[in-house]
Amino acid sequence: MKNPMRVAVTGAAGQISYSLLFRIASGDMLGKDQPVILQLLEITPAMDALRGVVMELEDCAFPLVAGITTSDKPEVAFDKADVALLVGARPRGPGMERKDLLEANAAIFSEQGKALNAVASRDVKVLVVGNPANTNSLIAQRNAPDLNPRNFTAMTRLDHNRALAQLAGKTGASTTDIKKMIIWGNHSATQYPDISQAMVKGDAASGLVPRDWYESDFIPTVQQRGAAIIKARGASSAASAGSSAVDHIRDWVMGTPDGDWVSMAVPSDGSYGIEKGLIYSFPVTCKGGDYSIVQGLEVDDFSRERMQVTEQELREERDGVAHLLP
Ligand SMILES: NC(=O)C1=CN([C@@H]2O[C@H](COP(=O)(O)OP(=O)(O)OC[C@H]3O[C@@H](n4cnc5c(N)ncnc54)[C@H](O)[C@@H]3O)[C@@H](O)[C@H]2O)C=CC1
Ligand SMILES: O=C([O-])CC(=O)C(=O)O
Repeated sequence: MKNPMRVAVTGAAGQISYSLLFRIASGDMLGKDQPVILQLLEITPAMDALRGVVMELEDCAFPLVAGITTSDKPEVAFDKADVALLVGARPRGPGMERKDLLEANAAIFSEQGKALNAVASRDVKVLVVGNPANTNSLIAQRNAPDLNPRNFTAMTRLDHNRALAQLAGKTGASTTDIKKMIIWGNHSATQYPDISQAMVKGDAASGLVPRDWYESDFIPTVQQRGAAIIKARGASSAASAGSSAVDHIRDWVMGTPDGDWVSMAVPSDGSYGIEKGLIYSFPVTCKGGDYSIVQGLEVDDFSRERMQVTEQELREERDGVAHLLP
């Protein structure tokens, strides 16, 4: 039996966690042979609700759950954490952009970055889900100077999966037939879902769909999918977000398949001319618990322009929270 891994989850009594925790506990994220200790963080007024979630986790009798702790203190929840899923933050409502949440949510991530710095495993893998995810991840990273900055990431896997689903629907393929999808940039309406490298059953996707559909339907649909779900459901996407968080961590820890890649928002190393340090979504491959940005892709003028628009938005978000970036 493997030693248990410690998985910290914030916002553990919220919507996303209500799906995510059960997927982690069943082994979907770290493997069916990997025991987990769940270390759950909530704000004080939500501790009762969290107690209810823990009762349900217990009632599932998941064989892989080696322990569950709850706390309203980040230094307790992050203690020796191997994986930290930072989900807890206010969601947006109708008519809001995700960056409208920056003021409400940014302080959470500076506090949690400091706590991770103090008590988490030195190899902790951090995924920020709470919006605006990229900039919140930057805030946490900059407040954790003793941790490897590369270990701070943000979630664009939901956008990646949404793009796979749209292209699969249009081409009559299944999502597993599609390789090499890319989401560039911010998890926001400026993100650039790019099919220029994508293959459907071995054929270039760009040759299978009309250019007009790609530019006027596919790109805006993926960019606006979060808002469409809020409009339809009256609440932001939760189960699909939880599922994509499982995908993000699973692939980071266990690796991506040969011949394919995934999208992760990671600290830019200057690849593709994107300003170093911004938490920007790139195509990445994962191996041995580490990720690498895919190099050498050709970028045409159409793509370059869109990659720069979303980069500029991330710069503006960063500059707006300069007071939280030591
Ligand atoms: N990156 C992505 O693709 C996606 C991100 N999101 C974002 O995820 C976040 C959470 O969404 P939901 O679960 O639907 O919201 P929710 O409101 O149902 O749950 C959030 C939970 O976080 C808790 N919380 C607030 N401040 C906290 C703190 N300082 N420490 C610990 N817990 C705290 C709240 O008490 C609440 O239980 C939102 O910001 C949402 O916009 C949602 C979907 C996709
Ligand atoms: O749209 C929202 O506010 C929630 C979210 O991030 C998404 O569904 O992609």
